[in-house]
Amino acid sequence: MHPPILAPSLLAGDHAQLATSARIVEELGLPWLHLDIMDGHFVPNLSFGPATLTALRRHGIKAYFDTHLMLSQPARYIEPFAKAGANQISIHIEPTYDHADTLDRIHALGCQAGIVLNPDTPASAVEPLLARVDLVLVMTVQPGFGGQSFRAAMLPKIRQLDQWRSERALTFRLEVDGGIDLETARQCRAAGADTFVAGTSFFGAPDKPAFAAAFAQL
Ligand SMILES: O=C(CO)[C@@H](O)[C@H](O)COP(=O)(O)O
Repeated sequence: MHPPILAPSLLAGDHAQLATSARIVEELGLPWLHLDIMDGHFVPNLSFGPATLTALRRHGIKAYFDTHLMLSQPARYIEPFAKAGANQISIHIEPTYDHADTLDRIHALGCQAGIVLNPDTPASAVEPLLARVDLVLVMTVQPGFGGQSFRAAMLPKIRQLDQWRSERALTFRLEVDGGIDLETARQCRAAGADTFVAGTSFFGAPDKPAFAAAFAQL
């Protein structure tokens, strides 16, 4: 089982001071930063673009950029995000495009590659791609907005993906995102998840070192 990783979501940070929010994460010694990229079409919201990643790098942010593309046409944007400093690029399974080729292109650009499932998408949709990815991201809310409630109905999907991972001796990380706090993270960890995106709960935590330390014990 992979050791747990807490990936704070910058979406819940201060959008006028994103580098300052990212620095809070780095100063806690947390290596990952989760970046939600929204196009107002695949999801009904807008967020960051490649220029945001470039600016964060220019401001000295060295975190592992865990970049979640919520885009109708992700294949068009992987190169700009790779050039802007993404370390991992995760693409959704739901839109119609060549998923396998796009995952291979993400690797060819020197990034790790992830595949993402919306709550209504079954685990079987990504099964043929599991050997190609470094990460599977199970959305535990409908993507688009922070601050929603965790959907416990996603736990069987996490268990299924974890089971396929061990049966096939695969090593992808299993990430969860949406409504994650210490309690819901514990439930996801028991189901097999190892990577935890936390927006509202992280940036709202009054004692962030204690919050991060609790996740490290999952
Ligand atoms: O992808 C998304 C939203 O679409 C998430 O990464 C949210 O940013 C998580 O926020 P919280 O549920 O933790 O507030």
